[in-house]
Amino acid sequence: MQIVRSLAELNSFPSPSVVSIGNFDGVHCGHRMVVASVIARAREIGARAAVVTFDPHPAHILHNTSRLPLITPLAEKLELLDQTGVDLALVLPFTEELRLWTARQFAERVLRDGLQAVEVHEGETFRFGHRAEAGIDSLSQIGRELGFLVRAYEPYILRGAAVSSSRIRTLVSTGELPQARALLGRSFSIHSTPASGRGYGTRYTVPTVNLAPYGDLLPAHGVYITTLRVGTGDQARVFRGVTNAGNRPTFGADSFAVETHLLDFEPIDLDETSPLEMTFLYRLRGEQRFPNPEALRAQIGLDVRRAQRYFTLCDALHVSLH
Ligand SMILES: Cc1cc2nc3c(=O)[nH]c(=O)nc-3n(C[C@H](O)[C@H](O)[C@H](O)COP(=O)(O)O)c2cc1C
Ligand SMILES: Nc1ncnc2c1ncn2[C@@H]1O[C@H](COP(=O)(O)OP(=O)(O)OP(=O)(O)O)[C@@H](O)[C@H]1O
Repeated sequence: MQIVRSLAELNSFPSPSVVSIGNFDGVHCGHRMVVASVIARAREIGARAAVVTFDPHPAHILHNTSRLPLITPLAEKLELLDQTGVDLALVLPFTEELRLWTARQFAERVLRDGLQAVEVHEGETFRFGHRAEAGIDSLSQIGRELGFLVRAYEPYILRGAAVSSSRIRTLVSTGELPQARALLGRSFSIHSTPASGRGYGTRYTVPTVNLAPYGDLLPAHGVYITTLRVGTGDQARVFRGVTNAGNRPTFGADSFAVETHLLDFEPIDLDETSPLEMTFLYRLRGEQRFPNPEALRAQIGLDVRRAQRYFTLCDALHVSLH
C-alpha cells in the first residue's frame, strides 16, 4: 500500500480511483466491508483502490475536550488498512484550513483533482465538509457534477446495533473485550515498549514487564487475561499473561501502569526500544486495595489460575487468541 501524506504529493501519481473517506479508527468490520467493496470494484474497472483518512483524528481539532483515545493510533491503522489489500492511503493533515473547506471544495480538491475519483463508497450515515454540512445525498449530487458515482452502504449490524468506532471505544473502556472483539474482527491490542518498574513486584508480589506510558485507548482499570508479543516478524515471541492496568493502590499513592506477569516466562532480551504488542482477552476483576502485599500476592495466584484455565480451554477448543 502506498501512503501519501499530502495532495501535492498525490499529483505525482495520477490514476483514476475508487475511494472511501473516513476516520477508520479501529479498522472494524464495518470499515472492512466498505473497503473490500472499494477494492473489488477497483479491480473490476482497472482503477486504483484508495482510502482517505485524517491525522490527527478530526475530533482532536473539532472538540476542545480531552483528547479522543484512539482504538488504533495512525501507525496501527495504516498497518491494518495495508492488510485489507487497498492500494493507496491518503493521510490528510486535519488542519484548521482543511476544517473550513466546504463539502464542494473537499470533493473538488481531494476527490476530483487529487484522486480522480470515479466512484466513492461510504456508509449511509457518512457526513463531511465544514460543520459536517453534507451527507450521502449531497455527495451524490456533487458527484454527478464532478463525474463520480456514489455507492452508499446500509450499516453493518452486529449484536443488534451498527458497528462503529464509538461503540467499540465504549466496549473497550468498560472492559467488555469479547464484545469489542466481535465488532473489531480481532482482539483489542495496543503497541508499546517496555519501561522500568519500581522493583516492588519482584520483591513483594510477582515479577512483571511494565509498559511505557500509553496515551490512547485502554480497557477500564482492572486485571485482564492477556498475551504479550515481543519483537516483530519471524523473531516475535508470544507470551501468555495476567495484566494489571491501574493505579496499584496497595503500594501507596496512585501511580498508573500497565504491567504484565508472564505465565510461560523465559528469559528474553528487552530494552526500552523492544516492540511489544499487548492483546487484552478477558477482564478478570477490578483493581483492589489489599491490606498487605501478601494478600495481593495470594489474589494474583488466583488470577493466574483462572488465566491458566482460560488458556487451556482456548487450546482445547482451538480458539484463536488474536
Ligand atoms: C495480575 C496482577 C494483578 C494486580 N492486582 C493489583 C490490585 O488489585 N491492586 C493493587 O494495588 N495492585 C495490583 N497489582 C499491581 C502490583 O501492585 C504491582 O505488580 C506492584 O505494584 C509492582 O510494581 P512495579 O512493577 O512498579 O515494581 C497487580 C499486578 C498484577 C501483575
Ligand atoms: N457499520 C458500518 N456499516 C457500513 N459502513 C460503515 C460502518 N461503519 C463505518 N462505515 C463507513 O466507513 C467509512 C469510514 O467510517 P468512519 O470511521 O468515519 O465512521 P465510524 O466507524 O462510524 O466512526 P464513528 O463511530 O467515530 O462515527 C464511512 O463511509 C462510514 O460511513
